[in-house]
Amino acid sequence: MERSSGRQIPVVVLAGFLGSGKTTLLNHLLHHSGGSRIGAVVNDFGAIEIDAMAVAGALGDSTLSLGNGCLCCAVDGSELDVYLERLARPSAGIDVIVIEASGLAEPQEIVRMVLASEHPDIVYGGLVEVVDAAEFARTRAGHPEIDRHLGLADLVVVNKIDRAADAERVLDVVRSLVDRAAVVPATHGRVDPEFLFDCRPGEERVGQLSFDDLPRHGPTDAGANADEHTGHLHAAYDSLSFASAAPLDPRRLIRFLDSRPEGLYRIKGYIDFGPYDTGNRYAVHAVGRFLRFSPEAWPAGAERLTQLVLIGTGIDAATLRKELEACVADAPHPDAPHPDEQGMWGVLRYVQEPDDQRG
Ligand SMILES: Nc1nc2c(ncn2[C@@H]2O[C@H](COP(=O)(O)OP(=O)(O)OP(=O)(O)O)[C@@H](O)[C@H]2O)c(=O)[nH]1
Repeated sequence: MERSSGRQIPVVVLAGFLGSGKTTLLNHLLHHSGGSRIGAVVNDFGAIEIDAMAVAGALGDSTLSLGNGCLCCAVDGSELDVYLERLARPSAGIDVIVIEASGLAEPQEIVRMVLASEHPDIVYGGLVEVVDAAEFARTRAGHPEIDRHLGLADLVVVNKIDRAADAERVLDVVRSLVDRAAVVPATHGRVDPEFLFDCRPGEERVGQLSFDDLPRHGPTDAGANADEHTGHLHAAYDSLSFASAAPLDPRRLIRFLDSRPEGLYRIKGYIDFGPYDTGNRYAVHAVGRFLRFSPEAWPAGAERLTQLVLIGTGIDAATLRKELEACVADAPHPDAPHPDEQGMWGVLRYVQEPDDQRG
């Protein structure tokens, strides 16, 4: 058992449905931490760790990735404990830890794991739920569990206010669902970090969840059966990871994306369009029917790869994989002319002005 260094490091759990803006919010915090050093644990649902790649400083030692599957499905919290221990080492100099849960995680399971941590310097720092204001009604209709998640939160960030047709109504509904949480509207996850770092228990914060308050949901007891996860959000979802060393053809990819099946709710990753843009990779995000590409310079030394994670319900992974394979560009003929400019037009329709993205 670790000896206490006498410091208290709050661990904040950042949860919210697929694509609601958790990674965007985490990046905002990392850039606006006001001198606090934030350690991040990122839990990806898919086998390729797209979120970890998207988090600023992912290559540093203060961001750890717990990939491939919901953390809430771990039978006990020992894996998480190892990560928390690494971040809580005095030499890491970390003041606060944020765990970004996968978009399909059961937040109370992760809260429970943090509360169960035996590390003497770790204290539970609260549950932050991110809501996509533009998709809220649809998400709730499909996933009534969301109401329960909001009821457990200490802070709800109602994000994507810029895209919500009826933001006030969404805020009212969220307020009616929370128990004790503060409800904060936001765009691109821009919230005052103080909101999060203040969510600390152990300082008589009224209403903070305690271990006993948490409804039992799923197996965290040793020996429990994995089938008990059927009530979890992710039970109905499948994910597919796709990687290609050969560049994708932009026209083929747009055709694929424009005809993507209804159940394919979330796509995220990075695309290499090879000769169509040799300087940039294209981050892609689809959330519901929303689609966005963001060109960004290839990081120095990065392998030129396309890496995608697709998450959906009722999707046919084998067919989607074949369709993606068909998006790979044909090997160029040595005498082939330079790629035509128009090839990228379909992609550029979905590129947002950088001004709108600034966090
Ligand atoms: N218009 C708009 N887009 C946003 C906002 N916040 C995030 N986005 C975009 O929404 C998409 C998903 O954001 P992420 O931060 O990756 O969402 P996430 O919750 O981490 O996604 P998962 O890990 O897949 O659950 C990205 O394209 C973001 O740029 C916002 O306030 N407004």
